[in-house]
Amino acid sequence: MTWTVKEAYYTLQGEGAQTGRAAVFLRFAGCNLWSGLERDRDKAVCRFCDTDFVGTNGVNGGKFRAAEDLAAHVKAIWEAEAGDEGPRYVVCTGGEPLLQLDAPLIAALKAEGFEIGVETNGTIAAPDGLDWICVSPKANAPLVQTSGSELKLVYPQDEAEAQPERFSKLDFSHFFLQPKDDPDQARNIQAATTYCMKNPQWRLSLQTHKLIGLP
Ligand SMILES: C[S@@+](CC[C@H](N)C(=O)[O-])C[C@H]1O[C@@H](n2cnc3c(N)ncnc32)[C@H](O)[C@@H]1O
Ligand SMILES: Nc1nc2[nH]cc(C(=O)O)c2c(=O)[nH]1
Ligand code: SF4
Ligand SMILES: [Mg+2]
Repeated sequence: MTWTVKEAYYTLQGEGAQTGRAAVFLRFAGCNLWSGLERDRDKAVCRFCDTDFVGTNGVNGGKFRAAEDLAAHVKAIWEAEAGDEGPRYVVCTGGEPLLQLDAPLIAALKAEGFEIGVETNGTIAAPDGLDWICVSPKANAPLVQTSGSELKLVYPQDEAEAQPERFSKLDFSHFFLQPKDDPDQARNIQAATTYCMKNPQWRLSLQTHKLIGLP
């Protein structure tokens, strides 16, 4: 297995129940719901993506042929900013991280002392050994991973199958609506706010890193 990493950097988790927690974001290249090329966006399954996950040209990006090498890379990024302080936390994202995050890499990250979080679209079953699973379902994509720590739904999505009611009985500890960042963002925030106030099981997840200029 070769792991293809778009970028990796130290920041604060901006979304969901772990908002504000320091973490290394490990962004894998590639996704199963969009090529990542703008010319393909209109015909992709997932069309609202806010992320460039193509290639290896981001900060600390590259190809890694050994799990231990990638784990050492993540550890070096942590230690450059936080030294020996912990708890060490890595958030695996992308792109779709579950295309690449496997048992050897999980073991190697754990051996470096990391808690491991993942941000996934839920179309691929999560491997064992993860400490935090955030599932963000997408309309027109199969939902395979139906349990986890938090379900974070980008809102609104027009399709009937992507309404919050479809997910509210699933086996998650936290339920979030995250306003879609697009040209209608102000309206999307209002709609998500209204929904959460009418349906208190759901909480609002703002993308706080974008508010304060963090990556
Ligand atoms: C870029 S995705 C990568 C992880 C995975 N592919 C997924 O979709 O969950 C990270 C998070 O950003 C969310 N997201 C993507 N585009 C967004 C947008 N335009 N507005 C709000 N959230 C967005 C996703 O739903 C997901 O929760
Ligand atoms: N700070 C920060 N928090 C995030 N939470 C989820 C993100 C993602 O793109 O997966 C993200 C991100 O890109 N940056
Ligand atoms: S599934 Fe995630 S990474 Fe893939 S296109 Fe959608 S938001 Fe972006
Ligand atoms: Mg992001």
